[in-house]
Amino acid sequence: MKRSPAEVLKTPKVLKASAAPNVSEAPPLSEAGNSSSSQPTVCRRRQQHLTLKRLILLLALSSATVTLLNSFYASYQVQKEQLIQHELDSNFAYATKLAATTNNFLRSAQQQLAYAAGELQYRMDDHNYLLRQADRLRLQTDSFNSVVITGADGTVLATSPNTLEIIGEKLRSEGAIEALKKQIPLISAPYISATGRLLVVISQPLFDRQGRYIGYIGGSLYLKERSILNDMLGTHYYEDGSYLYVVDKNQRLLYHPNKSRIGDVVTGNRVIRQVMSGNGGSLSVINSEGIEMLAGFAPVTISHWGIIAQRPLKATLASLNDVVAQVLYRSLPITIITFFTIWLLARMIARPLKQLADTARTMDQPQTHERLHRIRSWYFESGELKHAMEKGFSLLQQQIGQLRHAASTDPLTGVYNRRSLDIFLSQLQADHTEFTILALDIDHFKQVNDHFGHEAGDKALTSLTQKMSELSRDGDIIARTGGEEFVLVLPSTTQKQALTIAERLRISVAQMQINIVGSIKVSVGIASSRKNTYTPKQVLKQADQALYQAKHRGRNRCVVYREPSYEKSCTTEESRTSQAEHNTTEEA
Ligand SMILES: Nc1nc2c(ncn2[C@@H]2O[C@H](COP(=O)(O)OP(=O)(O)OP(=O)(O)O)[C@@H](O)[C@H]2O)c(=O)[nH]1
Repeated sequence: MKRSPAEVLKTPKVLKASAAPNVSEAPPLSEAGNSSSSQPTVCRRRQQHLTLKRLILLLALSSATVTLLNSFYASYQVQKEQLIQHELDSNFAYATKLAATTNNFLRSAQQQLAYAAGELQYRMDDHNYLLRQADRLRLQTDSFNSVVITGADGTVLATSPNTLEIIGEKLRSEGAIEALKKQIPLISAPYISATGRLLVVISQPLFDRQGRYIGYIGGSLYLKERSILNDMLGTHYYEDGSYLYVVDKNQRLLYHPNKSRIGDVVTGNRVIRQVMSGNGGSLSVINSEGIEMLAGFAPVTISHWGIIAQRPLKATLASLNDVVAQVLYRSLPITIITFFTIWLLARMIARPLKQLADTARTMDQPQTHERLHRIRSWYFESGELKHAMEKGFSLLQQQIGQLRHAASTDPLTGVYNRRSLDIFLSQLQADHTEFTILALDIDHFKQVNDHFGHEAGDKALTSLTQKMSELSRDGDIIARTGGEEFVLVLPSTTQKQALTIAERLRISVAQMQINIVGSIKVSVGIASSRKNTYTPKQVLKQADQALYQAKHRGRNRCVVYREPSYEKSCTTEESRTSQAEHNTTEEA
């Protein structure tokens, strides 16, 4: 498809040219800026990774993640503290309840012994009665593992069960000595009995009618065997590591799920210290095995014992891990939706800016305006940026247009310069368009300058190009190739047609009246590409040779270039032309 000079050179017809030949061979603005050094290229590659979308995503996702983790952590901490507090309160309540039960049991046991002591004072010499009373006390309520009735010197008078076989023996155990010595109602410290058992004894002194001390009646509780005390406490043992233990006022273990520890004295335990000072409460402590425990404790006031119920912290918090897993699981859909929304918003925010940035790289291209116009800048900043870029683009295009025009045209006459001519001819050659060139030169122009001055000479030059423009068609191109030398390119024009046009031009120029200068005359050399047999460069040279011939043969004439082998026909052509020139001269 043939293209007009305006299309080829991106400019309208010759004299009205406002834009330059295509200068697309110049590098784009952005590339031109990068070619000088490799440092900006490295920087740019790094920047390509740091896109706005990624930065927004990074910022938003990290904020969301931190917020999420923070709320998880805060909620975990709150729930953990609540669970711990709840466990401490539960253990305290539990220890308090058990302490009250133990207290009641011990009081009731003392009352039973006191009642029996009242009965016994009248019949201490009745051995069978003593045995019956001992059996009744042991069997009636199941309060004691064994019952012993002694005389004032500690000699055993009766026992239940009768199998103890210590009747008649004098008791030497700690509990017996203390009871005999103090002669008051007592709950003993744990000690090893005459039968080799670890036990505590609840005793009641016996007095006769005159108030003389006659011995004591004691009910024992075995600590390492089944007893009402063990039954009461042992049923509350949990398998998750929770347990309770009882200490007496000497910090000796009276009850512990690990029976081997019963009788041990525990020192350095904060909970025991607290409960021994008569306080109830709760504490977080490390037990003898190094396990962190949540302990509740309460004193048994009647015996100065302490009951401690505790549960491992780990067991308490075990449920919390399930809760956290549940929370995570349930919040997953919202988290995914949130992250997706963040991604979508980041994309929407970054998109116009990315498009504007991409467009900024091609600001030197005319289609950029259309691309810029299509960008949806939906929020204020991007809108402002787009607006500024549109303004900048218009300015840039205007300046590019001016630069192109300046680079492609002759400043005096406004016609194309030699460079534009070469581009245009190359394009014709590439399009396989046949063309003819008229090479024009003003005759004796030096004399014009000499006689009328340089300014008048300039006027003659512009008048000539105007005339050339008037007589040329759309698609022809006029270029100034030297001081007073011009070229008129006629695409798709035969040599014969070109000769007619050249003649018309020569005569018109000669008829022109130029201010100050008067008339001028031109010589014209004509050469054709002849179906692209010759390159533009060769055709230009041939036109120049024909022009030289025109000058040589007297000027003010048109000469068609002929190959040396066609000398004859060339002469014929020239003769005709010379005749025309002669006629014209005469008319002028
Ligand atoms: N006014 C003006 N004169 C120019 C310009 N460019 C070149 N000239 C003059 O054009 C003249 C060309 O002179 P020559 O090359 O001797 O040719 P000529 O006098 O036209 O003689 P022929 O071409 O042989 O007929 C010189 O005097 C240049 O100074 C220009 O832009 N303006």
